[in-house]
Amino acid sequence: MIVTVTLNPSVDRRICVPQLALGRVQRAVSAHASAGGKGLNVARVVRQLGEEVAATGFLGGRNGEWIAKKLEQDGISGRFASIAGETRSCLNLIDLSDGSSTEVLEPGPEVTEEEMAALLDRIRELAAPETWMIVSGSLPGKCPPDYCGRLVEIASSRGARVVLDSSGEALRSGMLAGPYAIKPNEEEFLQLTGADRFSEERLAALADDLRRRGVRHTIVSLGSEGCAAMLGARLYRAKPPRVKAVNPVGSGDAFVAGLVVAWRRGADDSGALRFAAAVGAANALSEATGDVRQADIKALCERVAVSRL
Ligand SMILES: Nc1ncnc2c1ncn2[C@@H]1O[C@H](COP(=O)(O)OP(=O)(O)O)[C@@H](O)[C@H]1O
Ligand SMILES: O=P(O)(O)OC[C@H]1O[C@](O)(COP(=O)(O)O)[C@@H](O)[C@@H]1O
Repeated sequence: MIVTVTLNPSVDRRICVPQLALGRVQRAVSAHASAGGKGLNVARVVRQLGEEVAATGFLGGRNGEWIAKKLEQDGISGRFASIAGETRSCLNLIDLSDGSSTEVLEPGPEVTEEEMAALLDRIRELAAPETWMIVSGSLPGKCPPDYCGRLVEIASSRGARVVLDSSGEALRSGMLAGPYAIKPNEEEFLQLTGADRFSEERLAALADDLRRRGVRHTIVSLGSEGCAAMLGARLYRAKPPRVKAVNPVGSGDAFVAGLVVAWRRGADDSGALRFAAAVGAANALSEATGDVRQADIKALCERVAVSRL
């Protein structure tokens, strides 16, 4: 089973304006809402790729109810811990003049000790040797960063293969608990290593260190450049064809969904990276966040260049 963990879900609002002008009143051309926060984007793409998926995390208030309904419509099984606080919403402003996207991410609600304990119980129920557990996104409100580490540790100790896609202290704490794989993007990788630019040498050094702590694979996504990955001790690059992005938000989530689905189906290293890079690029081609079309994936897959370095 594939399970996604979204500690800080969000009602993602996507608003298109003809040309973004800060400090001015402007009228939107279109507005949409989707069930977001990284893990829920992953869950939706996993479902679109034809696999069963369960979603867990914290959910509360009106936004939480709205998200639960959306997930049900999309055939995603909700296994959330309820919270008293209100689930956040996040804004993605798309400037139609140049296609750029500006995101404003709310911090998210406070969660209590009892609510945190209830979610760890859910993780215990869901984590098993046949489980692929994807832990994505930020921590809500004042949730302590080491919570992510505790969660990864519980899931891993029950035999689940945990794939971690987070940032800042949550990534650091989760990473030290020895997940199966991590997938930072370039910015997160630079924060993690203190480097001022990406290099394969830095990636190899980080991955070697992490392998000693039990992290088998380290994959860095690099936007339109694709990704660099240390799968075990082997270094790869995968580069999708350049596409004209319509909305790149959620491409990292789509990439993770593709990677886990490919791994679960038994793909080899280059097959898994090829598929993940194509699914990430397919998301950038769709206006919706965390949304891919089979035809795009098929066409892109054939054009992803994978090399072993
Ligand atoms: N403009 C683009 N053209 C082609 N592929 C893209 C583009 N943007 C993203 N992708 C694909 O999506 C993956 C994840 O994108 P990235 O921007 O690195 O993630 P994140 O959303 O986490 O920042 C990339 O590895 C790549 O395969
Ligand atoms: O949990 P975080 O890190 O605050 O991120 C939340 C936001 O990230 C997104 O999932 C997009 O993430 P990516 O573009 O990195 O895949 C939005 O949909 C969401 O609102």
